[in-house]
Amino acid sequence: MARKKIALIGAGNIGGTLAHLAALKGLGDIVLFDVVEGIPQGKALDLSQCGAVEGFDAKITGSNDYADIAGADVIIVTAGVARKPGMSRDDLLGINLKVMKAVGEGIAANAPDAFVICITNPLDAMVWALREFSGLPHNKVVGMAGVLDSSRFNHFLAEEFQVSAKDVTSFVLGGHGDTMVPVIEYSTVAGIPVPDLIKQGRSTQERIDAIVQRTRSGGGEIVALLKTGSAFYAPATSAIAMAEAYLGDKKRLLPCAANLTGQYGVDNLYVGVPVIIGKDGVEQVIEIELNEEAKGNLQVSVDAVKELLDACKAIDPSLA
Ligand SMILES: NC(=O)C1=CN([C@@H]2O[C@H](COP(=O)(O)OP(=O)(O)OC[C@H]3O[C@@H](n4cnc5c(N)ncnc54)[C@H](O)[C@@H]3O)[C@@H](O)[C@H]2O)C=CC1
Ligand SMILES: O=C([O-])CC(=O)C(=O)O
Repeated sequence: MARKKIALIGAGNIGGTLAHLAALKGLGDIVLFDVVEGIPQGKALDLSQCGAVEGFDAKITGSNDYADIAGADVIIVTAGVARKPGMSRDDLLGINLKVMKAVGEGIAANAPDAFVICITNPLDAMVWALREFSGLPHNKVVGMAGVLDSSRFNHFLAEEFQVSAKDVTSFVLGGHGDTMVPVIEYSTVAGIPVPDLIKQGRSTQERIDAIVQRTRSGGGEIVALLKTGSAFYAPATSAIAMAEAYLGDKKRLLPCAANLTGQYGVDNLYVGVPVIIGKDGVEQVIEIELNEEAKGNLQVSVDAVKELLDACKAIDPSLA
């Protein structure tokens, strides 16, 4: 059987980490693409030289030519710019929208059958725009944010309850911004709902509320520490989990930015919801019962994403 091909558009911090993880996990041969000459080639050579130590034999190449992504099974897009302290993700919209146009056209022309995972921020607007520019089916274009945000929430909850993060599950829904919606009612430690753990006196509502807030500003906390860019290890790990779900037809139920067609009362917009990922890409959007507070919070988040889509349409009328 032919090896799978993984194309990474953007060979920066996340792109390089994605390539490393994909090679270590044996997902397939890897093409790192970037507009900057030398960066993808240099990273590809460096990563290839891990193979003899790690025992992997993936072919890793760097390129500045979209023709080299031809036939890719999975494409992960991180092309664009990351924020610096003092900026919001939304401040990246103007510059990254132009990047999404180039990337969408490159994918459409060279790898229209790929499963495309977008990471570039502001995520919900960029994945929507990338889908529009590429013209690929909606089920084959998905955004990564919820896996990362839930993983952050799980990490903080694991610290709070002093348990392994492996035993914590949660859903963070909505847009990947300050309005994201960590849902406490669906957060558990080995199946025990967090509200029950609060009742047992293992934490307090105030402490959990502070964790929700820390999760919401989890990206900004790292930006403030790094000063030169944003998080990249956990974002890369999260996207690789989504790629593995597709390549292995795993039917994983993950929170991802998916196109909604009426679910949650939302139409024609990408936002974070639980989805099943398998060989057909986003195979199902799962609707979960939300209490009134979570419903209201999700609506606020959806409205924030809508505003970003309007901003995209104002910048590029071809999207209107
Ligand atoms: N969705 C999420 O949860 C997360 C999203 N992000 C976002 O991911 C993006 C990438 O982050 P990093 O890898 O840290 O940034 P980075 O700056 O290290 O890498 C971005 C790369 O994109 C390249 N690039 C720029 N324009 C391009 C184009 N037209 N075509 C191809 N490549 C192009 C740059 O040369 C650079 O190598 C940012 O927008 C960041 O905000 C970051 C973390 C989490
Ligand atoms: O905060 C940022 O700019 C990067 C990001 O989306 C995250 O780490 O969640």
